[in-house]
Amino acid sequence: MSAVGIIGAGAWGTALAQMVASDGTPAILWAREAALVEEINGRRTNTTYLPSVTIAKAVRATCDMGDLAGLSTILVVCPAQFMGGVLAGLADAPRDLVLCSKGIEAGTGRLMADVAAAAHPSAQIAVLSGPTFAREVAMGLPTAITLACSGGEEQWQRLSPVIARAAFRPYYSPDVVGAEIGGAVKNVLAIACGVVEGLGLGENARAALIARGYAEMLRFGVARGARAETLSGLCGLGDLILTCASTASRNYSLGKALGQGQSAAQALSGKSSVAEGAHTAPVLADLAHRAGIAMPIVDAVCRLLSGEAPAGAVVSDLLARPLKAELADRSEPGDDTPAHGSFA
Ligand SMILES: NC(=O)C1=CN([C@@H]2O[C@H](COP(=O)(O)OP(=O)(O)OC[C@H]3O[C@@H](n4cnc5c(N)ncnc54)[C@H](O)[C@@H]3O)[C@@H](O)[C@H]2O)C=CC1
Ligand SMILES: O=C(CO)COP(=O)(O)O
Repeated sequence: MSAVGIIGAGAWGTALAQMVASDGTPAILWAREAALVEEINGRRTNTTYLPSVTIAKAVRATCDMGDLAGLSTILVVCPAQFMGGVLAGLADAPRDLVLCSKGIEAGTGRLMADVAAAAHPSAQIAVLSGPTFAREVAMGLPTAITLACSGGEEQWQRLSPVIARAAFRPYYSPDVVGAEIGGAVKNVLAIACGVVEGLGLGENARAALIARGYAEMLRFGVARGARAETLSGLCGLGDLILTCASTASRNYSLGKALGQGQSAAQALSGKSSVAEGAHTAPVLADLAHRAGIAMPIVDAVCRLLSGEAPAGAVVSDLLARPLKAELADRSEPGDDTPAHGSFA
């Protein structure tokens, strides 16, 4: 069995290594923290990022990216803002780089596939994204996920056996942009849904936010070339449903703390884990404004994160917006994008 490389030993990288190793395939897990490498190889635990999981023997951790040289497939699982820097440390490009991070690069507005292609133009890019809490995957619970392949069906034929396991089921998509936008936008919307819980606004309000947030995801995604069907699948709506309803989501938990009156700095202080939505929200809002795409929920999350207004005021402003048609947002002030599909 050919070994698979995984870059990033946070919760998701560790869970993916565990998934890869679940049929005995060797998984080489690169971590930036030397102490974590020792812990994984010695005690078979990752108490910082994925506590209470016993890591399979077929997972070998390393601090040396040189150990990934010659591998055909590498999964990249560092936080989105570090993707460019981390990939610069990878000397040899593999045939397939599978991107598992969810976010948009601040400062440049690049999606992860663009970041990775710039770092390793010879690698073929795929995006693995969907409703996948790391702990459940590490426990071997049934999970389905989108595997979007820039190399189309040929890449899918090559990669799907490397990634599929009995309880881990990838579904093919040719739509890399759609898979990326679904994962990046849902993190921001999960913060908004957490705010609803933090403020005690009720289940109706949360359902409304999910549906209207999904309309924002569609508007932005379709304007950027994503297919609406991709966004209605695992990597869009599927992930939105998962992370907009559970404090197991770091983004949802951040939103809940904001709704309860904490500042973003307070809610994030001392945390070793990443809440990607906090980094994606400002760059996403900026991209949307420049393109004339209305994303009022994303804007509201930005105002909250920056401390511009307290949660109660942000929600009042959302509720005070002019009444409008549900099925087409062409009447949105500043939205001159064409309507795509009945919900857009
Ligand atoms: N945890 C989950 O359930 C899932 C996470 N993801 C995505 O996977 C990506 C990684 O998230 P997690 O594994 O959950 O991370 P985590 O929150 O468990 O751990 C933080 C990670 O950031 C790394 N890090 C911190 N500072 C760094 C630096 N300066 N340079 C490079 N790396 C640095 C740490 O080494 C660690 O790997 C994110 O984009 C997240 O959205 C996707 C699906 C599920
Ligand atoms: O992306 C995830 C599950 O699909 C994990 O969500 P959080 O990063 O909000 O914990």
